[in-house]
Amino acid sequence: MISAYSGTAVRAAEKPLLEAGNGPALMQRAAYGLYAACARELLERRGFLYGARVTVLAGAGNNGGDALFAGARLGRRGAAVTAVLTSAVSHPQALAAFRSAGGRTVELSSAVEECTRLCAASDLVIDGILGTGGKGGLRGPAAELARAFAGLTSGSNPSPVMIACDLPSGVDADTGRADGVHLAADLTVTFGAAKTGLMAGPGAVAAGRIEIIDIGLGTVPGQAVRRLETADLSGLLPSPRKTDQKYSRGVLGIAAGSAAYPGAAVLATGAALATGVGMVRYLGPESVCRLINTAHPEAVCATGNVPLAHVQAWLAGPGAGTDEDQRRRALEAMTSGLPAVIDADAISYVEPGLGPQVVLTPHAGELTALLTRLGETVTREQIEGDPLRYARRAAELTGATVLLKGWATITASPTGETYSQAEATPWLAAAGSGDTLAGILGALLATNRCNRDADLEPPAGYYAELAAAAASIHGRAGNLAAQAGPLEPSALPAAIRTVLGELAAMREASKRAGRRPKNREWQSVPFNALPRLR
Ligand SMILES: NC(=O)C1=CN([C@@H]2O[C@H](COP(=O)(O)OP(=O)(O)OC[C@H]3O[C@@H](n4cnc5c(N)ncnc54)[C@H](O)[C@@H]3O)[C@@H](O)[C@H]2O)[C@@H](O)CC1
Ligand SMILES: Nc1ncnc2c1ncn2[C@@H]1O[C@H](COP(=O)(O)OP(=O)(O)O)[C@@H](O)[C@H]1O
Ligand SMILES: [K+]
Repeated sequence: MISAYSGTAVRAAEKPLLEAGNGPALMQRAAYGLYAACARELLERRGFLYGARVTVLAGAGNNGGDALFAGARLGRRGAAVTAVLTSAVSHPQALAAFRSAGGRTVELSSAVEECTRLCAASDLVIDGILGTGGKGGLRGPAAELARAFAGLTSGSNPSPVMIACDLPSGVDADTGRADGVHLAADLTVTFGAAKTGLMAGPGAVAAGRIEIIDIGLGTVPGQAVRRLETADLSGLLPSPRKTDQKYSRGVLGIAAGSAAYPGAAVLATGAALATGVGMVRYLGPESVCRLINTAHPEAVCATGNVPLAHVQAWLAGPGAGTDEDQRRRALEAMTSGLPAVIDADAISYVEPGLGPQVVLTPHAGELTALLTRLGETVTREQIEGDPLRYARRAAELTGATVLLKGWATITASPTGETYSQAEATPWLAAAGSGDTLAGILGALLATNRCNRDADLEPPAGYYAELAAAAASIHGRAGNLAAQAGPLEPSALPAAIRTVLGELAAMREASKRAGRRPKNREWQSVPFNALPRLR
């Protein structure tokens, strides 16, 4: 599990160490971690470090200091390092170290064009303009450089490897907003703890891969945004027990599809079956029942009512259109007290007063309509710019758990627990892909319901975690399916099976070896390799 904290919280955790005089040592650790990542990327991608052309974009603050110290280390290993100083002042010790390692410096204000060309012709660019102290987007010559650089490196031009120091400059460390000009990275090397701004919205898009360097901050205060890793998924994917029968494994009720949009119900059913339920009970029009049974003979289809169906969880909404019976079923599912995925058209029937067991799964457009109807006027662009804020707001207003889809999918519980999953591929942006996500989540709700004592209240954030697991499986399946060419959502159920099969094999292997699966995918530099504190 990765826990990300706001820049403000990380700075608060640093404070006692800085007061104890450990500031320079912390910076050495950060710089060493950054250097190690840069050296590895150069060796992996270019095959050489000696003679590699490295440009360090260095701002006025400590972020620039980290980047210059890392650049100095690369210079001592034979890289040709140049620092573009984006401000009239630079971290003095870091600048001195950089120069004494043979680094050349250029002042950006007098040579924006030259510096842009220098960046574009580099093997590696380190973005150390702004870190957690950055306010708003890049300004002045730094903004000009960022814009021109994006133009030069777009299309088929070969691009340097971009590594962000702590976070991409111009991104807000607390929220992931990027209201002005910002840089984007292939890899962000972040210090102390991941920053919330790397997990959501434009910040998540700009961050690229993320690596965390443990610089020894200890506990960071405040609520984390969490991200599930591979090993976390195992516990959320129940396997059948020896004593199980189909009803005890979990029955998912699906009230989706309509005469106008039957396909959504087929996709959701296929995804739920691939995720592994004891049974799918489908409720909907006869024409859709026939279609579902052609594709999935095992689904039990009827035209009946929600209160009479014996299930452990509901999924309502995909492809429901204006079908009045499906609308009634969705409303009954929402208020049944059972876990329920409320997706697509059914989101437009949501009223406040739901519980966390109801998981709303809007995309930004559907969330715009929901929030506006609930009195919080907002645009789609605002939601896309700050998805953490609006997913949390929707959870607060409705009392439900909210899964907001996107490049990084955010899930938020009404009590504030928040997750962000970014395994997805943009190939998943295709009609029908959301229906499969709803099917996966429905299946996880039904099977996990059977695995828990139904009389016991689950812990706060439980449904947000399950929703995050569904987003993760969906993203992994999307990536797998996209390897075979442009993704068709109907290919997702087979990919879901493969992903779950691989996860189960991993779980079995670690069980046999008597250890928990390794769960720190984001950390590459071992802590004991870092420079010591005083
Ligand atoms: N404090 C510490 O102990 C550690 C800090 N570290 C690094 O320090 C960074 C934070 O350092 P700072 O607090 O110096 O902050 P930054 O390095 O983010 O920069 C702040 C400076 O930039 C200026 N500035 C802010 N917004 C601007 C904008 N939009 N355009 C132009 N200039 C702007 C500010 O006036 C200030 O001079 C972290 O991101 C991390 O990289 C690491 O060295 C680890 C240890
Ligand atoms: N640019 C993107 N990158 C990664 N995943 C995306 C992107 N755009 C959409 N997705 C994912 O694709 C799915 C689309 O869902 P949705 O818009 O509800 O589709 P539909 O309703 O047509 O089935 C979501 O899981 C979303 O997170
Ligand atoms: K930066």
